[in-house]
Amino acid sequence: MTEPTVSLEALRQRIDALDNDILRLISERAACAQRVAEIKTDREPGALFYRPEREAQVLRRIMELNKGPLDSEEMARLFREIMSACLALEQPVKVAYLGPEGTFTQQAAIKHFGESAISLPMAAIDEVFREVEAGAVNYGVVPVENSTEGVINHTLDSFMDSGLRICGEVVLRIHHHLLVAETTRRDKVSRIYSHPQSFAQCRKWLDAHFPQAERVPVSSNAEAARLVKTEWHSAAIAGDMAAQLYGLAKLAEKIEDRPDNSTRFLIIGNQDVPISGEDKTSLVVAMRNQPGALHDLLEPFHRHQIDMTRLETRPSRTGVWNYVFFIDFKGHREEPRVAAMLEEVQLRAAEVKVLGSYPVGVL
Ligand SMILES: C=C(O[C@@H]1C=C(C(=O)O)C=C[C@H]1O)C(=O)O
Repeated sequence: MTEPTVSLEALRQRIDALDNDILRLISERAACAQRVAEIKTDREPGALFYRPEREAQVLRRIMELNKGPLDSEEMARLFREIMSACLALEQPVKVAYLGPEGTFTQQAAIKHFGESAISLPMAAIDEVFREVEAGAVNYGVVPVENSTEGVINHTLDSFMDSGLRICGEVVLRIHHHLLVAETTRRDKVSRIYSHPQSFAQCRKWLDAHFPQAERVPVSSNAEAARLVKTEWHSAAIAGDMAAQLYGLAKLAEKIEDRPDNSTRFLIIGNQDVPISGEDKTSLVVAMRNQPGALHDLLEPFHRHQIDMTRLETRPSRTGVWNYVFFIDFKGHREEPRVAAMLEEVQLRAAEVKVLGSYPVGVL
């Protein structure tokens, strides 16, 4: 009986000693980050300290080096928070996101920038763009596509009128839950609130389990959660953040029809991000309405062996050009192969706007 007690004691002493080391090392790291910030300010007063490409490299390196027992994503999340805290020491990043509080977009903002960033909810996607354009915040976070429901047109359209650049991307696994106020019974639920996208992502589950309940679309799933807080016959479809924020109970967990349901968010800002080593580029291209236009546009991608990850068509809003294409591909605009391809596309298209080259989402 005494053996395990002794070794437990010894292990706790070892953990205390390790914590001392971790504490000292994190403090040393923070002091280094402070020095980096001083050098940046000396070089350029008012410089932005946040470097998306450097942060992506730090996280990728940690994931490569990690040997367990913690899995690499978990380890990267810990380092994400250390970097976030180091950066906040000098200049907390201010981020506007599509609100209200408790939305998946807020969750994406925290996943990307860490808990030490200051995040501010906006009522609409164009407001997020406007806040960044006005310089009231450093970055914005907006959803751009969902694996089940497809593209979020409003975000694409906002880019057409904006001079902002894409500085990063973050992909979030979306888990929806059926949430109710503490006292609500399952058999009393006659109405379900959610955002139309979330209804679409849970359609089959709802048809099977709540075919009779009225489905009421609202502006966000956080708003849905807020509404059911005081309604004993209603439920909301929303995520963990909204459940926590409003203290709701889960009647059913992970009710999304597809287990791999995920949403991609873009980080928008004013920065041209240098090469990180694993990057993506986004473009808007306007083509004249003539036979073979799409083929002409795609041919240089094929010839330079550039991996296109997304192609969306939107009606042009200016009326001058008939088609507008949104294209994502792997590579950075400063890589020679990509630069050569872009030059050719520029010759063939009526207009090309590079929305940004940015690190592929790490977490
Ligand atoms: C320390 C730096 O500045 C910031 C903080 C970082 C960090 O804590 O590792 C990384 C990139 C920047 O966002 C840097 O540029 O190296």
